[in-house]
Amino acid sequence: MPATMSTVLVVDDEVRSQDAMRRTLDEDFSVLTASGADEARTLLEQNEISVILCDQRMPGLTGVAFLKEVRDRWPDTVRIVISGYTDSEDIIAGINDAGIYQYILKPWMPDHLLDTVRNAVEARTLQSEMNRLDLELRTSTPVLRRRTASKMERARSVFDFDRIERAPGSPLDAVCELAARIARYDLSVLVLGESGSGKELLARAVHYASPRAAGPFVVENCAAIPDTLLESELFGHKRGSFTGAFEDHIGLFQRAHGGTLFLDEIGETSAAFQLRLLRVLQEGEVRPVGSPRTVPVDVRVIAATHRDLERRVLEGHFREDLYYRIACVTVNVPPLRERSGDIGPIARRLVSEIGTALGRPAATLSDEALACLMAYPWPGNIRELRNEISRAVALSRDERIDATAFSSRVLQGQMGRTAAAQSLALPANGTLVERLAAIEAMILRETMVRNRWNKSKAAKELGLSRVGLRGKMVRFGLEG
Ligand SMILES: Nc1ncnc2c1ncn2[C@@H]1O[C@H](COP(=O)(O)OP(=O)(O)OP(=O)(O)O)[C@@H](O)[C@H]1O
Repeated sequence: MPATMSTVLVVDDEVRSQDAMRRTLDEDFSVLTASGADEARTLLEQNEISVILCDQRMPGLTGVAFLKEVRDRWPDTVRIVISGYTDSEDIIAGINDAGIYQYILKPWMPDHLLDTVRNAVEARTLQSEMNRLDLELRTSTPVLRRRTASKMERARSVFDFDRIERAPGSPLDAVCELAARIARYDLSVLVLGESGSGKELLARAVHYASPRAAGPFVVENCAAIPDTLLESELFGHKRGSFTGAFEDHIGLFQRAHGGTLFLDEIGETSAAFQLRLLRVLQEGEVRPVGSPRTVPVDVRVIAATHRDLERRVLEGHFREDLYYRIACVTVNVPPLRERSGDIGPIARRLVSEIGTALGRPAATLSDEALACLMAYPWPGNIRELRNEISRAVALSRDERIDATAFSSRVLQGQMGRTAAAQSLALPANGTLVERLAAIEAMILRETMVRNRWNKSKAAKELGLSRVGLRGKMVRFGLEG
């Protein structure tokens, strides 16, 4: 076996399935097997595992629940779940929450399994390649440096602002342009926006466009855990510093050293925590809970919140000095309902991404399905859109996804809004050209929805030729 072979861990309680997978994979990969979560944890601790293939049905724990744990403890391991269920809610949620790379349906085909694992290893290699290139860049000769820099650029483009799907003329263009401009300066960034609107995605793009791209990008949701745990999570703790602290724990600040720490829902933190965080940011060092010593850390902080943080400062709920520390630059991600022209391109990307993850043939959205998505206000933003599309892709038997695949909430919300003839919200920011483009996209969309996507009728109403209308629809992402 060549020393460079990537290691794949198969977790399945059936020995026959383990053997079948091993036979399929062991020419290309070094394969380890485990019969359950405990054995898998031990192997993950002892080996550098590139990909984990986990059966959904395991005694005492579902595959998705275990892969959520793997994501937290071994985030670099690419996670694939294998299951007999096509439409299990757990698996759909898993694709979103456990960051599952792909879902393989039983009975699996050896060629498909092998291709999936090869692609997964490639995705992982790309990330480490980027880290290696960055090191090379810092140490090589000018000629080599130029060659390496162009390879690095190609690798970086995988994570860049183009991953933030949007229609031409979208209000997000201005947001991404500002974020890209400030990415290379080591300034703190505060990202404001409703839940699910894409704040983390934007923060990631900033990280990968910055000189810290080769360093880690570490995420913490400050609202998800109680205060005391949050301190130990971020700053670390010494063994025995509190009940249950059985061993030393390295905090996320230290893990993010040389990279970026994304602190989501910063507006939910307590006054005591805010003070500790302020000290860390001022002094550039952390003191793990229960430790007499401080550790220097070099971390760029990107914070995010769905709250109006300036107002929280005025009301005395958020420290003013911390606010100025974390908000050198403030970026606003508008909610999806204020950029409904983006729904088409985002929905198409999600259909393709989720279809691939579910091992489905390429699917498209029918005109009615798209109209229905565009007429719904999306209070949960892109996260809600993603869940809706996961559900529709899983339920659709056809390669064409129709509106009937959507939940009654979306169908009813759409009918209510269409009946009320949809009031149009004027875009609140951007240049005159951008705002006029956004208004044009809204008028176009509203006319198409009202005319049930009949292009001839809509073109007539708008005084356009059919070709002219089509051109505008393509421009605004209303048609693929
Ligand atoms: N413009 C976009 N194009 C494609 N996918 C997107 C876009 N914006 C967001 N997403 C996807 O939508 C989901 C939610 O986005 P994200 O986690 O960045 O939102 P958020 O604002 O950080 O949410 P929260 O504050 O609730 O954590 C993610 O799966 C993300 O990849």
